[in-house]
Amino acid sequence: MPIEKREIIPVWDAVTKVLKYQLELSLETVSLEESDGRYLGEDILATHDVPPFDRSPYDGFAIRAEDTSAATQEQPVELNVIDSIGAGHVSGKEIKHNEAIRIMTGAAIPKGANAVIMLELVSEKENNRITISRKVKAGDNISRQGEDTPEGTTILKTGTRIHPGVTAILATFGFHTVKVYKKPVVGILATGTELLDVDEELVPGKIRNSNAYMIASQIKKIGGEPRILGKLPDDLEETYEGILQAMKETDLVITTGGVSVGDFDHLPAIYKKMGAELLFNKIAMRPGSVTSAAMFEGKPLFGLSGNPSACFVGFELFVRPYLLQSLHVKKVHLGAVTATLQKDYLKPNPFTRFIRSRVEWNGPTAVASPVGLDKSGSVSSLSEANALIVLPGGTRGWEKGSQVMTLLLEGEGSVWPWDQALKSRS
Ligand SMILES: Nc1nc2c(c(=O)[nH]1)N[C@H]1C(S)=C(S)[C@@H](COP(=O)(O)OP(=O)(O)OC[C@H]3O[C@@H](n4cnc5c(N)ncnc54)[C@H](O)[C@@H]3O)O[C@H]1N2
Ligand code: MOO
Ligand SMILES: [Mg+2]
Repeated sequence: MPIEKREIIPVWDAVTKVLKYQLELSLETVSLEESDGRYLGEDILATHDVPPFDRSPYDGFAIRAEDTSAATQEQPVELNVIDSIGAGHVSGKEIKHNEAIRIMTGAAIPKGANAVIMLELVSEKENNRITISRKVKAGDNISRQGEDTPEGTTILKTGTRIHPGVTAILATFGFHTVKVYKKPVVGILATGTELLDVDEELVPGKIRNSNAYMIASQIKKIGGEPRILGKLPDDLEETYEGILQAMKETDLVITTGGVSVGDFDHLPAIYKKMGAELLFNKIAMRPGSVTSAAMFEGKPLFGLSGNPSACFVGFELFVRPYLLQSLHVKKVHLGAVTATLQKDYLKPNPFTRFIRSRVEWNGPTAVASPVGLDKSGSVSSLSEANALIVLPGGTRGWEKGSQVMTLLLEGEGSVWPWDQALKSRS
């Protein structure tokens, strides 16, 4: 049977096609303690000033600055201490001329005071008297009401991922429950007669299904909910039925394997049989050139390659931004840095290459070194990699020492990182 010719499209076109769609995820309310890693379903406004009152940032004495205007080492001023307050207490007294109130960190500044002097800078005398031997300016050591966040500020945007710092803000404003987007439920189906379950012993010709667990882990890492729906043999009918069922149960489905041109690569025929709208099935990239995507009844179906590294890269480049866009995240793509390539890639390649690598910082400059075996079937390189070196395709190769765009597998994403990097090189 002749092999059907596929249209090869650039990586960025493929990303753009996927991002024309997104899931409509509803909201749910979860407790603050359970909200880590979830995405905010609403903007959060400061419901009061932070701090909510003028307060002392130090343990010391609240004073009137003008009482110290003549204070020197030789001629200290003496003040009468009329009260003592710790955090959580408000003094009922007002400071008048030459008076002070002993105040601890976090306590509200008493009436009449306009400065605080630290305990270490004061000499304590008998009969509740202190001496100060330096001039203090009005406003010194006062944390002003609202200086951190004024009431009404939009402090967190919809789509913000909840991390410890975000949790601190939510707690500050009294959110003991939080509205978040429901986790997208992602069905994972591994296709391949050669696949064993993880707990099975190896037998000749077979390998364990590592892709399903890898993808589940990639999904969890960005806050989705994976459903490993098992593995399917390379049988067209069985795989077709399996995919239809999976599409009913989940928000989107990822398959691995069976997307190339082999006798048992049934996914292209299954897309046709389903009547799914094909978005692409050939991309000018390596690994993952046969990565496919289709829409079926408003839901996407990602056909990732069976080769582990190709599968990994396909997820990071296409599924990740799709899921994050659905969760209203602004920076949906992998973050990018420019790094110095540590190895020659002199052979020209028409396809853009994504090379599993490690980025390290030598002082301010990043260097990127390829790791492990650079084959799309390799799995060992994935455990070491923290980045993907991007080598745009073209008629020339790349020399060691070149400055290359490198996508980071950890940390904050980016809005639009690689449009320049993906322009082919002539
Ligand atoms: N004549 C051609 N042959 C191939 C081409 C081509 O263009 N012409 N493309 C090659 C490229 S590039 C890739 S990548 C693979 C893509 O293959 P499939 O996506 O169809 O995947 P399979 O054939 O099912 O498997 C490929 C490989 O991966 C292993 N595999 C599959 N599933 C898993 C899993 N869940 N866990 C671990 N490993 C898995 C499978 O055993 C195969 O070794 O096609 C090339 N061939
Ligand atoms: O799709 Mo293959 O991964 O290009 O090597
Ligand atoms: Mg195949």
